[in-house]
Amino acid sequence: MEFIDLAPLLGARGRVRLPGSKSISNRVLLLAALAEGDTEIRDLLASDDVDRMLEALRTLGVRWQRGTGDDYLVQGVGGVFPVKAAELFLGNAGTAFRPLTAALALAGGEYRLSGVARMHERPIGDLVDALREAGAAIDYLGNEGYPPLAIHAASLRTGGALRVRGDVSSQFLTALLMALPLTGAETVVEVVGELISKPYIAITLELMARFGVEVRREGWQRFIVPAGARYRSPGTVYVEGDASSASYFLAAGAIGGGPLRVEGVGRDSIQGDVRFAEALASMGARIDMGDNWIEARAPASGRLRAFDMDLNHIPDAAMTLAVAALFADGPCTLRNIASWRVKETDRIAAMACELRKVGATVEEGADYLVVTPPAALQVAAIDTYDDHRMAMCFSLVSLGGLRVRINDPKCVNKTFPTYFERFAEVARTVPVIAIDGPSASGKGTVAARVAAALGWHCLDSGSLYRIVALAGMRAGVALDDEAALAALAAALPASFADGRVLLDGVDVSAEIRSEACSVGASKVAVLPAVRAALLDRQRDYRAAPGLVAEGRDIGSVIFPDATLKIFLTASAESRAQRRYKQLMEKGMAANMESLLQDLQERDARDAARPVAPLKQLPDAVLLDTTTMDVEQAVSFVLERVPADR
Ligand SMILES: Nc1ncnc2c1ncn2[C@@H]1O[C@H](COP(=O)(O)OP(=O)(O)OP(=O)(O)O)[C@@H](O)[C@H]1O
Ligand SMILES: Nc1ccn([C@@H]2O[C@H](COP(=O)(O)O)[C@@H](O)[C@H]2O)c(=O)n1
Repeated sequence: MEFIDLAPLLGARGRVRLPGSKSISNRVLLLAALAEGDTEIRDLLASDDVDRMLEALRTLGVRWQRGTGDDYLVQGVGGVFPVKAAELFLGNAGTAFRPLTAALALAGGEYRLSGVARMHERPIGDLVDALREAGAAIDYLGNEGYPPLAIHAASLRTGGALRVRGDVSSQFLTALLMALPLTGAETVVEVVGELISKPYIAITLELMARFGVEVRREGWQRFIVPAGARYRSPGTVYVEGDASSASYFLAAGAIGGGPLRVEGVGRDSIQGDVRFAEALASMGARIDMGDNWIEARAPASGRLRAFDMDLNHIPDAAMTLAVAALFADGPCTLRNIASWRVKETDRIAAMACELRKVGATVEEGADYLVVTPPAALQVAAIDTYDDHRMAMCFSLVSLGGLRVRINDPKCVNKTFPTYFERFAEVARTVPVIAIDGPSASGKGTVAARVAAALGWHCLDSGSLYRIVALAGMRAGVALDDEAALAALAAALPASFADGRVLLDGVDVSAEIRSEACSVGASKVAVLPAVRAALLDRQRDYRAAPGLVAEGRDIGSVIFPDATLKIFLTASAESRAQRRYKQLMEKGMAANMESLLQDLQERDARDAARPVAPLKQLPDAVLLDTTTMDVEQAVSFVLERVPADR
């Protein structure tokens, strides 16, 4: 399983230019295709769902060209698709599947529409029923009420009234409304049940109006598509930034201090999800808004407030609130979110399961969630269920100052392929100073002093290899038995307290410094499975306010994104002398010649191994302490710690 590990964060701030809105992109593409005349579309979203719509339109004979960047030119077909028989694969793009179903059913022709397995589990029966009322001929090719579908040419009963359910997905109503102008007759659409996600219908009506079709609305229950309505290109259409995608960054600003500004949506947006900002404000976040931007900062009190909200109007952005709830000062209730169950995955179940993994207590109901934040978040591997929003939402956990693993991160391609890159640009990671170098160069001494001066945590990674060697020797395991040593390393009962190293609760601080353990450590350290078993353990030392870590592969493997990398060395002779003096001071026996030889053999083994060898990285600063004392070496490092982290 592919995954991405997001580093622990101190906070988030900066600016993000949002990708185009998925809802607007796919609606505008279909309207431009159905319209008379050419439409220039600026800032179209580049993502899987939009690609599915573009491919489908091309298959249907609609001509479009990509211009510079994300600008497109679509040549409208005036309501008549040139290709009258086609098979369309629409992935998991609900914003392509539902509107195309309605448009093709009313356009006339022989079409087969299918998608990925999950698309075939997402209901479409209410839309098909409404289209059948209008005389459309649609067959289910799999399960009754679900895609895939076969659409046939039919003699339509144009005009009059149609009924459609509004309480499962608002996309059914959107699809009908966008397709009905193809009939040329006045049609009244009556919504059965309480219409959910009304702001998405508002987007549909607004965009239809831009393409020349004004739908009259009586409340949210009756919609009248006028007779003789025809789509006409408005010339150029600009796609707004995606307001649902904005929610992750606004939440990051609210949780992680901010200010964090998203650009591309603002006060003038036609997307309902801009109201996510109000929800955040009710949690105490400080929100500012311009025509085309929104900015979020943490509450003045520093802590987000618990909430109990009806989130029916912002079902997608509401998922972000479920994760923001982890940072609230009490239990948070998300109500009226039943539509989550028929989205990319059953989002209520998925959210509950993953929130529990990070330590939250979650109560799950048919249409609600209650999230009680844990006293301390837990490191977890988050499953994403092929749902882009699960992946993006859970990136926020890293703002709790802990590592979070996101499985299958490429699922964000559905709507935001560059999400993790944009997130990294505004993320303030917990800083790490990586000090690598050969034996007895002074890494441990310097690292501990630098950490104390900065008030940061300190990791002596070599001690972990030493403990594995000691545990192996005690258990009678040969020091080249990779599988047995890796198993020991994975479950190492080691801990560090007050400068002491404990194995099974017993102080082994002196024992692991013996020459036997030194040699043993460098032997077990060549084994890839042992190194892999210790990887996450080392990474989890990264905690606010910062970490100084020393070893051989800290800058290359453990923390390649370290804030500062130092390669600390000294001549072999001076290192041997220092080690000799160190042992003498501890009252331990030592011999200069054999010390020098052991040290050189260890260095050679560490540098020659194929996995994570000891070497100076191109981005590491060289610190040769042969003629320096400890104070000078510590000052050298401290002077290079970036002030603005
Ligand atoms: N710049 C220096 N000048 C003189 N002595 C030093 C200097 N740096 C470290 N020392 C001394 O050298 C000895 C070895 O240092 P230390 O144990 O920190 O090295 P190390 O690189 O962590 O070794 P190892 O990799 O074997 O754990 C210590 O007694 C330490 O006080
Ligand atoms: N990141 C590291 C740290 C250590 N090792 C191996 O462990 C041995 C002991 O380390 P000390 O720093 O305590 O001397 C060392 O010789 C290395 O073989 C490592 O591989 N990677």
